[in-house]
Amino acid sequence: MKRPPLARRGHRRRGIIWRMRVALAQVNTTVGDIWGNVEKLSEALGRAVESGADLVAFPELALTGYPPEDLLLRPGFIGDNLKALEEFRACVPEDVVAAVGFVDLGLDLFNACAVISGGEVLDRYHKRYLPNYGVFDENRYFREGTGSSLLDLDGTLVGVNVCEDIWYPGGPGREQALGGASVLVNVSASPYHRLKGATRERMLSVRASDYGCYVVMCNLVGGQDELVFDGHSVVFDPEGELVARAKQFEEDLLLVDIFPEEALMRRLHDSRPRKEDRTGEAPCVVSVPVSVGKVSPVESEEPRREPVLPEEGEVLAALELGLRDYFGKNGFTKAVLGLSGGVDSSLVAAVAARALGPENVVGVLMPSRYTSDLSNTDAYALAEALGIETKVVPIGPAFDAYREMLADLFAGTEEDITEENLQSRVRGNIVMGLSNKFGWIVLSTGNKSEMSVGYSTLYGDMAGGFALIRDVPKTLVYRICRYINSSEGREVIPESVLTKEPSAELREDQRDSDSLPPYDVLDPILEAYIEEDKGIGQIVALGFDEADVRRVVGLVDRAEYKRRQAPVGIKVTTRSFGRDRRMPITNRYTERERPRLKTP
Ligand SMILES: Nc1ncnc2c1ncn2[C@@H]1O[C@H](COP(=O)(O)OP(=O)(O)OC[C@H]2O[C@@H]([n+]3cccc(C(=O)O)c3)[C@H](O)[C@@H]2O)[C@@H](O)[C@H]1O
Ligand SMILES: Nc1ncnc2c1ncn2[C@@H]1O[C@H](COP(=O)(O)OP(=O)(O)OP(=O)(O)O)[C@@H](O)[C@H]1O
Ligand SMILES: NC(=O)CC[C@H](N)C(=O)O
Repeated sequence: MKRPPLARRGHRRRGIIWRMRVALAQVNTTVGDIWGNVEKLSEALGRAVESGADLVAFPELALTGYPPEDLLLRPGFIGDNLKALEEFRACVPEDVVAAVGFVDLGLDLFNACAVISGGEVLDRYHKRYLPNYGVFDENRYFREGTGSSLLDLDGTLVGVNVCEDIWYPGGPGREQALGGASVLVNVSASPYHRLKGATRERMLSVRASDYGCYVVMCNLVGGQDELVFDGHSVVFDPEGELVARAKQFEEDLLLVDIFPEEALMRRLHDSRPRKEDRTGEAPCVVSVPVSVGKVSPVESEEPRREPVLPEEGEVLAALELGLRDYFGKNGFTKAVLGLSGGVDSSLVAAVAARALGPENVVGVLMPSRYTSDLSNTDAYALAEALGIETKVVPIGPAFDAYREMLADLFAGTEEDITEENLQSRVRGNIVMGLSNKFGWIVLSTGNKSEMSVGYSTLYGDMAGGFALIRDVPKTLVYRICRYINSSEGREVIPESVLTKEPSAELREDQRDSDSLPPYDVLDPILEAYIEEDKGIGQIVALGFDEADVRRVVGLVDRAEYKRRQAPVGIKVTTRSFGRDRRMPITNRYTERERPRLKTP
């Protein structure tokens, strides 16, 4: 039988127990809004203190927001963040310890965590493992820290470290655990991609059970350009069992009572750490001159464990939060998009209505001679279900005018993709016109499958301010639409949108499948090539047709120039385009037979 988590066992077993009340202040900070962030942190601190917290953890770089990128090259920015630390320090009362991320300046710049109590900064921990892969660029700005410390809170040792530090089994957490830590506090800014929360939980559980101590991970929440931080802060006990979990994709203040003595119990019963090599640097002990913890009869509440959303729900929540924060943090209120009656614009409209409120979303129907009646019916049905406003601007007159204007120049040529793209560009112009006139931001609707193979028109359907689903593969677009319908218990996205064959409707009887393999073939090839960097041979070995694979790979490589011009959108896969995948545009690499070299 599975044993109940330690915190609960301790709670039931003992009348008198030493407990530490930990608060995980999962706040939504804004990059650069240093003073707004401090206000938010002190407000959360106040609530934590009122709730009897002994130790309050905030996210990584909570004062500056994460990632501050090249703002870190400005002395004024660093100085303001240090001034903000001074302000915040003064808010921390005597019987509480706060761990808050900030930028420290000494002989160099450090990604740091301040440990504060009674108005004093007692320790400044410098992050040791600076991530410099994927979306991270921390070596560009920071020097890695050396050494670590342990806070002595009434005899209980607590180690503080920062995000990436805990991802390494041999990192500072190990040093701190071997030095006797009962609790590790990790302040994080760990961005979301699909199912990342589960990966993170597995890793933290292993750290807690291997180190034999509590692991408290407080993560950032909120959207920052293409990144979404999912919150999902957690506490694991020394057996690696989940004690508590905060909300995903929302601000939260998670209060958890932990029982440091359980770490000692674990250490007495698990002799593995005794065999560990301790020749590394021992953490220095910083005593905290405050009395924390309660020795009175425990009145602990059952720790809160928020449920985890299913994959489609998670991605939907990430899109909503990312869009809402992009709008809120950049001062937009209203969005406009072309509503075609297709699945992509339907999903974008549905997410926008949920994130911004239906009154802040305008759908523009821009029919052409190729637009079917069903497309118009579907677009209206969707708009009605969402409660969003619609406008109609037929594109025929502008398209005809363009053709007439170009007639002499195009004389003697066949109609081709040029005319298709012109229609898309007329639509792009219309939505951008509405954007300029009314201050609405244009949501472009291309999904990851299209962005991958370049199946979209530059300055046409790629025009816009935010490409919400540019990292959502088409097959996942369908799954999320179905999830919305089933979770809302009604047909928000009309069934016919989900069952009809995808078409760009830029010429007679056009189907996406004329140009591309079916999406259930295309998407796994793209995932293997883009997310896993598999080669053509490896992808073919997965069971795909070689001609399909070669074609798709060629399209992906050739479309790099297009993606560089695409608006920003939200990362939801393990490898999004943009800062996460940096491919040369000028690129002649292809997998092929080794040529025979001429020998002299
Ligand atoms: N390496 C490079 N660096 C810089 N520029 C480069 C380039 N290679 C081509 N170009 C330029 O790019 C131009 C081609 O790009 P572009 O004008 O976008 O057009 P293009 O990629 O040729 O065509 C767009 C495709 O997307 C499809 N589409 C359009 C709209 C919506 C949908 C949908 O279903 O959602 C699909 C459409 O049916 C067509 O197959 C070339 O004329 C050339 O000027
Ligand atoms: N008739 C139309 N009215 C309004 N907008 C349109 C129309 N046709 C295309 N668009 C806009 O251009 C985008 C690209 O649409 P298109 O139909 O070419 O391809 P798609 O990728 O299948 O998108 P969707 O699934 O939304 O139709 C649409 O998402 C929409 O924003
Ligand atoms: N900010 C960080 O150090 C994040 C790195 C970490 N490995 C993550 O992806 O969550």
